Amino acid sequence: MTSFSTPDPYTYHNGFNSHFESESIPNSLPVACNSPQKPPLGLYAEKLSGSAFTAPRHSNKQTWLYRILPSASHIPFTLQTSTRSFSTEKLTPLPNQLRWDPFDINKSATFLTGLQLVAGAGDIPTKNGIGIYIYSCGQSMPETEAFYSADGDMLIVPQEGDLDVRTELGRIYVRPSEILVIPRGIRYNVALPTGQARGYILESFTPQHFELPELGPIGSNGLANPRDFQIPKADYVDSQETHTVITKFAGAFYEAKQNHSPFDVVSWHGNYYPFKYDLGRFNTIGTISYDHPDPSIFTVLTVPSSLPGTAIADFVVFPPRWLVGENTFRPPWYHRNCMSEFMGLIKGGYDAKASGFNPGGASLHNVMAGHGPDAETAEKASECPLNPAKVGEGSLAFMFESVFMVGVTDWGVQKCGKVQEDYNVESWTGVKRRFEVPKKE
Ligand SMILES: O=C(O)Cc1cc(O)ccc1O
Ligand SMILES: [Fe+2]
Repeated sequence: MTSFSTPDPYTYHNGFNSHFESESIPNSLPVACNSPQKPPLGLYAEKLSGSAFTAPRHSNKQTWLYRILPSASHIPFTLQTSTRSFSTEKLTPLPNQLRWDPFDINKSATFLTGLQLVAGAGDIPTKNGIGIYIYSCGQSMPETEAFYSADGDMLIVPQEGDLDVRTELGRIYVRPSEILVIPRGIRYNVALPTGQARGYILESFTPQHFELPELGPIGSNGLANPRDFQIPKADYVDSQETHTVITKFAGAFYEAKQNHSPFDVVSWHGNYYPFKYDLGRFNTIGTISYDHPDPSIFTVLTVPSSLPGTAIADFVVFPPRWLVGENTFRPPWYHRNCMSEFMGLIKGGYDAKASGFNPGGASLHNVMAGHGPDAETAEKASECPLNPAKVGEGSLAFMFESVFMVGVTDWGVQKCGKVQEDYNVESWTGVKRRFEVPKKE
């Protein structure tokens, strides 16, 4: 478990994918029916579907909300005047390895106004693809503002600063080393209790959601365990002030006014909800004999595609761990992957890179881009004694790995001003030749 410097002020329900009942006022949930003629306390029943009505039971997701007014009670949405658009139409897929210095923190922005699309793939209206974002901000969102993405489920990875998140289903507090998943459609507001904040977001545009990976021969425990996922408890706001609901809809931003709080859900029951997870609880598994295993052993959550074993996106972490492999080149091998690999660093360093990959920065190794340890790391790892060694102490790197060829935005290549022009040259052109043809007798 991570030891955090700020305490979490909230309590949670525990258990990935479980059905929960949550009441902020006792007896505010109807018993044995979802939509009675008169729900308790004069509330309105509203169903929030996270899957098609007819999805198989194991993947069917929905939550019944009991709220002061239905979400439909608002003035129509209008396109926001800012020209910001996060559609995937203008992305440029690049074959070169890319690396970014830590992204600047936009202190005058909120979580929402400071959001930037770096890379992505696919097509939002047909629900196919991913978006990769950086958020950076120094201001809390106004209390009367709520955001939801109609485009997909967002996995938020804080790198700096805590986020105090009010969601329709209750409040969640997340700190660097924890992650937060907000499924499609759920409204939320982000306050910054510790000041400026920065982090990464992976959005999946698919109808599939983030799931725990199969454990196969690992057995019934290991990696991220279901009980460690924390779900907010119902907590409502009763206000008749004017509120603004902002949506990202097919990459464009729209807003609508309403005279009630979007957070007026008094109670709920179901299995479609936001959740958080402390990455320090990850049960890391590795070799105890030889060779470097595939990084799939570090998968926290996966969004499966319809092709078995092939992810729309995996969220993978590289926690502190013991390396004991005998006769083994211990860092990641040199490789080319049919999947794309976007990496970020929450803290510390990463064992495949001696320098240049820093907290708050990122790298992208696209489909079939050759990569692996930089020259210095490779040299050391080929020569060092193979005693048991702890790597990654105080560090936390992660990867969004995707079946998609990922394109980069103008902001990602140009405007952010953080691309390291000589990443490739500095990392790998110094890798030494070692080849020796055997001498003829
Ligand atoms: O490229 C990377 O650094 C990520 C990675 C790590 C690892 O241990 C094996 C394969 C892999 O792509
Ligand atoms: Fe890799």
